[in-house]
Amino acid sequence: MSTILEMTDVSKRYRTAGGFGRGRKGFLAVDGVSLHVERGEALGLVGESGSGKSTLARMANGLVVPTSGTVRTDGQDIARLGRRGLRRLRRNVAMVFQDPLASLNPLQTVRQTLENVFHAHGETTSTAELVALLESVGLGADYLKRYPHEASGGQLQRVAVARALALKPDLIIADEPTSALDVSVRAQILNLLADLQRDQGISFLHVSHDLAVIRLYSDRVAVMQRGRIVETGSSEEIFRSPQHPCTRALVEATPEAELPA
Ligand SMILES: Nc1ncnc2c1ncn2[C@@H]1O[C@H](COP(=O)(O)OP(=O)(O)OP(=O)(O)O)[C@@H](O)[C@H]1O
Repeated sequence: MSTILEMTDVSKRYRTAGGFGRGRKGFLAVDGVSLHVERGEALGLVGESGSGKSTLARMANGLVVPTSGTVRTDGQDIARLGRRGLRRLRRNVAMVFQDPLASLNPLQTVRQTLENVFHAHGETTSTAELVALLESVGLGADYLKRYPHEASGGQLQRVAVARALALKPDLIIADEPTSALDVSVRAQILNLLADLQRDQGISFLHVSHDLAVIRLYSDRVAVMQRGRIVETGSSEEIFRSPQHPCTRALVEATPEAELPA
């Protein structure tokens, strides 16, 4: 296996003034974190609200610039990438966000949304390719002409996943991809992501505050608390013998029915 994402001693200090815990030096949202994701692996990042998960995930694809530390994708330091390198990064590392309605342009049809991804990278596409893309996320060709308000939350999240898949990324960063969805469709989206990992060999960094979701879906789990990773292990280990009090609290907060037998 080769390493697709490697973050070494990465920190992020937000320079905002005022507010609890925010002194003149700003607020340290991520504090010296190191993690790696191997090719074909799904790493789950779990932790309470405000622990720095989204900040860390956004540093992994250059949306947030670290205050210190190094982020490498496929062995390349993203701080040293030129314009072409950054383009390649955007192709290789795609994101799926929490709220599909907010992440899709309400004035564009699904066809336009998908075509834009290709055009942004100087590529053309065909209807057959777009239909195949939709089919890979379980949607029919008729969705091409729909606007976001003409689809359900689960269907829109499938469109967002199709958009992420368009350029055949090596890594998808999914930041709470199911928390805005009805419970009934959450499992469908998680199964879709698991299928993509298995069938297409895509790596995932999957962020969630919900350990039950992470467990269903990740090979390894990293637990964050107050900007630091306090425990890592296989999903199995984390559930069977959580070591850190924060991990134990997360396991205890997981409903019995969702724990492994
Ligand atoms: N742009 C920003 N400017 C200032 N502070 C920020 C910014 N973004 C996040 N923060 C703060 O950094 C901390 C970590 O936020 P982050 O969103 O990374 O955590 P999280 O674990 O993803 O939380 P949640 O699960 O609630 O989304 C929080 O205290 C948050 O208020």
